[in-house]
Amino acid sequence: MITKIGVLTSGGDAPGMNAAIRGVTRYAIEQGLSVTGIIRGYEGLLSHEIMPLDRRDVGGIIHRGGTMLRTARCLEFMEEKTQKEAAAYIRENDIDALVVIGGDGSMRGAQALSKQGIPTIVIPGTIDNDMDGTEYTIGFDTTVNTVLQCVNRIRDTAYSHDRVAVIEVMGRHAGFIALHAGLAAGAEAVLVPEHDVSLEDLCMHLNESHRMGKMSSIVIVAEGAMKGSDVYDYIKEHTYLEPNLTVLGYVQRGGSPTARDAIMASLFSEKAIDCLLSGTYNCVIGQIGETIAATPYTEAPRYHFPLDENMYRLVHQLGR
Ligand SMILES: Nc1ncnc2c1ncn2[C@@H]1O[C@H](COP(=O)(O)OP(=O)(O)O)[C@@H](O)[C@H]1O
Ligand SMILES: O=P(O)(O)OC[C@H]1O[C@](O)(COP(=O)(O)O)[C@@H](O)[C@@H]1O
Ligand SMILES: [Mg+2]
Repeated sequence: MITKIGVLTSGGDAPGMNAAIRGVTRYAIEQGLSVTGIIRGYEGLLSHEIMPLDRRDVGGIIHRGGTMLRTARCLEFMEEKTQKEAAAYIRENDIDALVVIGGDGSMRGAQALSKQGIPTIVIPGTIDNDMDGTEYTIGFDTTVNTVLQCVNRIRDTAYSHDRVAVIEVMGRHAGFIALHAGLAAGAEAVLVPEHDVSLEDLCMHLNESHRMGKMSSIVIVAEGAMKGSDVYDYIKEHTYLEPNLTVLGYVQRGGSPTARDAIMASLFSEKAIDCLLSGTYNCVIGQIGETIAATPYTEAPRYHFPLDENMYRLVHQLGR
């Protein structure tokens, strides 16, 4: 029977992680469990940094970006020896199950711990929206809205100076941020890692728009597709258009969560604790269609939600 849970955040921070820490803590306490927070993700399990969490400890954080528990990318945790040490520490502290709030890498870490006999459950938290077992990850909506606001500002200058604004956004392996922000901002083109990038085609597209009377354009580049600076250089060398470059960087990852992210964080938290209490674990919580589901790690790849090809086509059709 589960009486005490641990909770940690891992990988890149994402807006809404705090709302999930609050949701997990308060809902678990409501159900009669006690809660331990682990600091700095898997690293905290190795450096033994933990703290008890009660209702008041998670007060005043629902609207804050980042994560009050801190986070880390812990390379040591890839080794089985380290995973065994972490599992032993969890047992020593009478933690019966662990809630991991993080992205795809953190889910692999949780799966590794479950192989060491620790019941784990994952709440998807990453701005990248690139996890199996869910159509939505906490933080994505906030980031898309932040990028949109930035692009709208950059557009003013692009328009006023008749320039091509090249904007590099995050997404090493996935183009969701670029695609969604691109469609929302009315970009002329998006470059994503899921599609081969032809800068020649991009320039043809921009030249054609220019011939049709467009004096300025927006090109959004996911960092995993290509470096924004390479796109800038190519446009400068191969067209008569005048590009400018903005690399958005970490402004995309911080900030207060949107209503959607704070709501999803709370709903995912409730589902995670309900699952643990009913003996369902080693699962990733996720939104699949209209439902909030718990999918075993081993089955999560069957619920892989790729980039929406229709949206990708539409960006380019509308951006002429
Ligand atoms: N294959 C793996 N086995 C064990 N732990 C992993 C594995 N992949 C990632 N992790 C752990 O999860 C952490 C976060 O993963 P990362 O990919 O950086 O971020 P995210 O979870 O946000 O995608 C890593 O630093 C590591 O500690
Ligand atoms: O914080 P770092 O180490 O610079 O990592 C940058 C990466 O983290 C992200 O912001 C989020 O990715 P994860 O959620 O997988 O950690 C990516 O979009 C970006 O490529
Ligand atoms: Mg990731």
